[in-house]
Amino acid sequence: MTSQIHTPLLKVEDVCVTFGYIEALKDVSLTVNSHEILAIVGDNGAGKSTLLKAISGLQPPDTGTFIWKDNEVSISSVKAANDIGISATFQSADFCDNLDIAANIFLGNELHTFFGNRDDNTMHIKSRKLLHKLTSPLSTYRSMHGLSMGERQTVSIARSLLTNPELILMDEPTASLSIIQTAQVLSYIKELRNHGRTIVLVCHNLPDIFAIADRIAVMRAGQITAVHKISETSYEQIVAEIAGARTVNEEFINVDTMTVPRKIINRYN
Ligand SMILES: Nc1ncnc2c1ncn2[C@@H]1O[C@H](COP(=O)(O)OP(=O)(O)OP(=O)(O)O)[C@@H](O)[C@H]1O
Repeated sequence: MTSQIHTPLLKVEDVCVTFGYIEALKDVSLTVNSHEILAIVGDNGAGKSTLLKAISGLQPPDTGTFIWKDNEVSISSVKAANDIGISATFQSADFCDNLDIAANIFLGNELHTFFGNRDDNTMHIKSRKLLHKLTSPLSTYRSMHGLSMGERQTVSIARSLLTNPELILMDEPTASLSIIQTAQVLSYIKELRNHGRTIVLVCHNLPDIFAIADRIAVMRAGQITAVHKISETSYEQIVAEIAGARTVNEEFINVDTMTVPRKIINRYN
């Protein structure tokens, strides 16, 4: 990490997204700093995915402003986001299982030769370079069919690098992965940050977040309710804030190794 970590890369200001009568995002403001891993946490339905979609151009906000490197920008589509330098990977990444990894990395962005044929050779070379950036040993000739969840996630991350983004948004990058696969994907994410990228990730797994993130933003009912440096907070504080406890000391109970506010336990009893 460098001193650049404190330079704002993207400022999200007063962003609102509604779906009919549902206010998914209510005046959300958040600063993303260069070269950081910023984790967004919150209970189901808190608005995390909608926030990522708004920044990625998938769900342009009803109102609000985006400031990219001190300039106001419009993120009205995925292409507009890509052109600025923002790319995203979502949990439900679409792949064609009958094609190989290189074809899937370039899906929708296929390269062509001077004569108009699909340029498989260059696509393989470039795909290999992208996977190499992640230190992944995957062969670009392997079919997507049969890849493990972790390998698919790796391809998804590689695909997000295609536009050479400065900011990469990741929705649940370690969901459904084994312990080993999770460790691998977390190490890829750190690798990206160490090479100057900025990562915003939505994740439910606090140990994963505490292992790699620099800061953590807590969402609740469509709003950002707290932002902390990881070094200045704790699991207990974050769990309490996700649950909406007023203080960290508000009635806790230990469930195995996890500390959970009693009112959450009561909800399920
Ligand atoms: N396309 C949509 N149409 C209608 N409502 C939506 C849509 N997308 C999201 N919502 C609603 O907006 C709110 C925020 O949803 P969002 O998916 O952003 O939450 P989340 O924090 O990512 O939740 P989870 O952790 O369960 O994925 C929820 O009430 C959700 O039902």
